[in-house]
Amino acid sequence: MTAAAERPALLPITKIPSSGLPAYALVVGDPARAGLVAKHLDGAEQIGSNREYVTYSGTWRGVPVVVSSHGVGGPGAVCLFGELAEAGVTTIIRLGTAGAMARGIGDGDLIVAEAAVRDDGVTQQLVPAEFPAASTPEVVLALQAAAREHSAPYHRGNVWTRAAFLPGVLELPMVPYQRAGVLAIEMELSALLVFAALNGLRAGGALVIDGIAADDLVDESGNSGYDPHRQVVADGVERAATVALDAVWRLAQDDAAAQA
Ligand SMILES: O=P(O)(O)O[C@H]1O[C@H](CO)[C@@H](O)[C@H]1O
Ligand SMILES: O=c1cc[nH]c(=O)[nH]1
Repeated sequence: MTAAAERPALLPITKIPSSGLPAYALVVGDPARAGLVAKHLDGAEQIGSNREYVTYSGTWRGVPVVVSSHGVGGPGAVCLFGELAEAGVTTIIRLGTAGAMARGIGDGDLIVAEAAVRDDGVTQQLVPAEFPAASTPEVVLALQAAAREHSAPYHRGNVWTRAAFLPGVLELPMVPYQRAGVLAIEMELSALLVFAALNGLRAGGALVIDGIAADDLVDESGNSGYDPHRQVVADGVERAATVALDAVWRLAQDDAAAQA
């Protein structure tokens, strides 16, 4: 058994080891989804659990990967991203869920995010609001290639990251963003993309549609609004887990070739 003094210290928010983590991470909102993704890994073991942050490591097609949950909302998610980076992670892909905002996007479809609107409620305190929240191009292309390989229905484009899940008394700009072609809404991606840009990491997002977020589309199609607990969503998440892991594998192959 390793002596206590030799074991890496645990980081304070997520209780993951402070060093030696794999370079590649998938992050998800729901701790149960982290467990679901970990089931795909060889040699999976839980390496941290505190608050909403549950973390596993293992390998996918021989590539060491970490899978962590960040809970709901950008401010808490950034705490995870910071500790993952401190522990050695350099590429982070968010495997999340999102509500559709445009016609032609079905339940269980995948959104490969190119960029995100920064209404995350946290990055405005990190860098001026004009700073972009863009995915790393290699991550976008790796996700797209993996989605095609698995015949996963996918759409590539912009998403809206918004801190307020429930409505208040203010009218939020759903219609203008729909007119601008934004595909879907979720709550953490822009925080990841900005955090990654400020810290020299690569990042991107693969989001599974769990309902329709725009009222006009619900009325028009008769499809459901927010309804994440359906088989079509579970099937989409399963498919997206494989897509995201294979995107990691593709990035790892490219990284190894670049270093050879
Ligand atoms: O399913 P996850 O990854 O949590 O993503 C979405 O679901 C949660 C609630 O809607 C928010 O965290 C949102 O971003
Ligand atoms: O923020 C979110 C996340 C998933 N689905 C939605 O409709 N909204």
